[in-house]
Amino acid sequence: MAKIYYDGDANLDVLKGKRIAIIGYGSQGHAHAQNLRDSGLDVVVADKKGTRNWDKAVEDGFEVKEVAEAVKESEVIMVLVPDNIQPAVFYESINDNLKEGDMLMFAHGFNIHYNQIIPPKFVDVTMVAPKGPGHIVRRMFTEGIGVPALVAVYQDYSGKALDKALAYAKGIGATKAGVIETTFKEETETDLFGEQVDLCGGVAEMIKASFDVLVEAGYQPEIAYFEVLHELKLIVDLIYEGGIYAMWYSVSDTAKYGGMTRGKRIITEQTREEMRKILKEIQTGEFAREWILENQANRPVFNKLLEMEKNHPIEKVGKELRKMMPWIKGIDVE
Ligand SMILES: NC(=O)C1=CN([C@@H]2O[C@H](COP(=O)(O)OP(=O)(O)OC[C@H]3O[C@@H](n4cnc5c(N)ncnc54)[C@H](OP(=O)(O)O)[C@@H]3O)[C@@H](O)[C@H]2O)C=CC1
Ligand SMILES: CC(=O)[C@](C)(O)C(=O)O
Repeated sequence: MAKIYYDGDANLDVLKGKRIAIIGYGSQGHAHAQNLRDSGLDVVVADKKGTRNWDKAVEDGFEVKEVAEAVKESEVIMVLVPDNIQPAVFYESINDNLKEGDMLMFAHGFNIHYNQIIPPKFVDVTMVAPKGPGHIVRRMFTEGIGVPALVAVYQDYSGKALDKALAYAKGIGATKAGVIETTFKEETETDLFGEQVDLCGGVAEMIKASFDVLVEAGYQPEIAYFEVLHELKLIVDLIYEGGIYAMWYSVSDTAKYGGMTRGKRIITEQTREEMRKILKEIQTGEFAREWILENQANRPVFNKLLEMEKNHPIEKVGKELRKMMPWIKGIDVE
């Protein structure tokens, strides 16, 4: 059984009086900064001067500084700029400003695990990786609940790295839901696998493919949207709350029989084989190399694919239908 930490296992006092620098006020950054502040901790935010997120952090009442300044005056430094930018920001503005005994933190292990960042020996290096998008990390905190997270210690200079990381996890609300101890390797490889195969890649392709097949066959796009996207959320809620069996329990026997027999024709042995291949590419560093090179080439594939996602017909019909359901809380994507 995995070791799981809850509120009672973490002590916020460990971080009292220590300034925490949140580097990057994006999806995770805004959530960590706001949750830590609401937990009574001392937070300074750093971002790129003159950008929208810098202004947003100022509007949200934070002291906002250039990265080097924030690092100099803090003892805990959480790196929440995008993974591909982290090495440049680290070597330009963080590395030379770290002091003995500081704690350098990450929310994802990519750059440490694939050796893009090699931290000095005189700091603690830890990770608190929420298992949820930043906007939900903030939303759930304000609702008095939390998103689970993973904690890992890569380097324990002070001998207290785990306690400090757990205090941080408590500060963002994660110990309410449970924080599992892991390694940078395990977090990086499973996180990449999950987002490629299941959470983001697999689900997005499944939704678009089933939408396309219905629309190609002449069915109305609005009906296809409700069937394959809107209702998916309601089904996933049942799975989230009670497991897959609770979903089977709730749906009709016709859905049970059709789903249990036809679902296996969608996820076939060939699909599982592809999943194993994708995992191998992650384990061998092949995916990491591809993503690093893609960034060096200014993201030709990334930008094209994202544009295609934005223009997929399901986005247009979804936008219209969601207007009729104002109770659906959305995030601003413009
Ligand atoms: N998104 C998520 O929910 C999750 C993310 N993570 C991890 O959290 C980390 C942060 O990711 P995420 O929150 O998605 O990142 P975002 O892209 O949402 O935000 C990054 C922030 O960093 C700022 N930034 C970019 N370049 C610089 C720079 N040179 N100096 C200072 N600030 C800069 C960006 O500003 P601007 O936009 O103005 O360029 C933006 O405010 C990553 O390690 C990621 O893997 C982990 C779990 C979930
Ligand atoms: C939200 C999350 O945990 C992801 C999908 O892994 C990520 O955004 O990196």
